Amino acid sequence: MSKKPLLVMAAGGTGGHMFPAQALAEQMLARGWRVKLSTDARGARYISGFPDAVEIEQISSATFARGGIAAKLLVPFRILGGIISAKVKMLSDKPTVVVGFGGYPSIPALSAAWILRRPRMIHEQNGVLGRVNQVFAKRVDAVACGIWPTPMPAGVQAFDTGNPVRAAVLEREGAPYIPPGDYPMSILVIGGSQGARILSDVVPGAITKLPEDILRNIRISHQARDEDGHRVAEFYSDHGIDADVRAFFDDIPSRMADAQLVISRAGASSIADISVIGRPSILIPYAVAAGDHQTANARGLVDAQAAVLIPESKLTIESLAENISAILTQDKAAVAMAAGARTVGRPNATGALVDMVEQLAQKAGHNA
Ligand SMILES: CC(=O)N[C@H]1[C@@H](OP(=O)(O)OP(=O)(O)OC[C@H]2O[C@@H](n3ccc(=O)[nH]c3=O)[C@H](O)[C@@H]2O)O[C@H](CO)[C@@H](O)[C@@H]1O
Repeated sequence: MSKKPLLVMAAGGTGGHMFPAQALAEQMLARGWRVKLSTDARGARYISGFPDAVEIEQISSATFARGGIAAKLLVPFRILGGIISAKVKMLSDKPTVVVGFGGYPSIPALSAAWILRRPRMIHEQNGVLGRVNQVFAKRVDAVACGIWPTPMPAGVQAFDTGNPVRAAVLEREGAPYIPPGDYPMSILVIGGSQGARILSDVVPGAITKLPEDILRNIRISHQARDEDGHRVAEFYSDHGIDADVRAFFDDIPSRMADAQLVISRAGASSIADISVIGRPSILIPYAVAAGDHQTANARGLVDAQAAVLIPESKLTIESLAENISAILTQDKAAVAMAAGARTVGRPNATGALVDMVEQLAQKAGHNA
């Protein structure tokens, strides 16, 4: 009996790196692969949705983005320690393929794979190559992109796979859209995997400015950061608005399918989910995201006239209320937006990524 091929995935930091890894794991297991995930403490918060068969390996976090000077000075040593321990593990595991999803937690596994010449690739979720992926783009066998085209360093050929979405999102692919009308309507408000303060500051006020006939029919699902949740819930309740406020919804796919409108940051997986399920959206890209990548991520939906983009600098209670009201009072236009979103959706992204992994394995002489 031949040994199962082994995929090692390296992802962590934010949900944005973890959800595409989860989607890939789901399908690689179904293809008979063993799957290991190397992640940090922040990534570990998102492993509950991963299939049980995925073997989890927690590595110590290392990032220059947070912490004091002392912590930052330690980062190179932590990374070096991580690379050495990844190399030791890789010498015995001999992974068939290693895939990095970007961010600092992908450095140890990708570096070890590079040193040991194991087949390796990266997946970039955003329309701008992240810092870690920039370093590895020339040191891997293949580069997959979630947004197309994403500018690459000279000499790097990339492949357009799209951004993988989880199985629970695929189950709602093309779920019928109920246009806005004189009946209960839902608005879903999401700020990426960690919530966004600006949405808690502006959305509730904008909702109260909606015309009375919309207001009496509206139900809000609002993801707010832990520290903002109480005031947001209290505001909605003081204004008699039916709202469910939580730090994280585990059932986003069904809430999104039920929504007449999604108000969201433009993180890669949020955009991918909105596109595959197909819902009208108002997008507020995170202004300080590296290389303004959230604006690049939003481009596809905006070009398909499926989304309205409001830059943070233009976001006011009034501008948001106007845009919400315009979408919820024009049912035909809302239906066209939902259909436009679907044209951008990439339900086969995970399959394309799986094919890349298996081609890499075959090229390296492993008959997966
Ligand atoms: C602030 C920041 O730097 N964000 C980055 C982070 O995204 P971030 O981690 O914020 O998240 P994404 O938007 O990529 O993905 C969020 C995922 O969480 C889901 N969700 C959200 C809220 C909730 O309550 N429940 C739930 O399940 C969404 O449906 C989506 O699938 O990594 C992404 C991929 O590199 C980048 O594009 C983002 O710019």
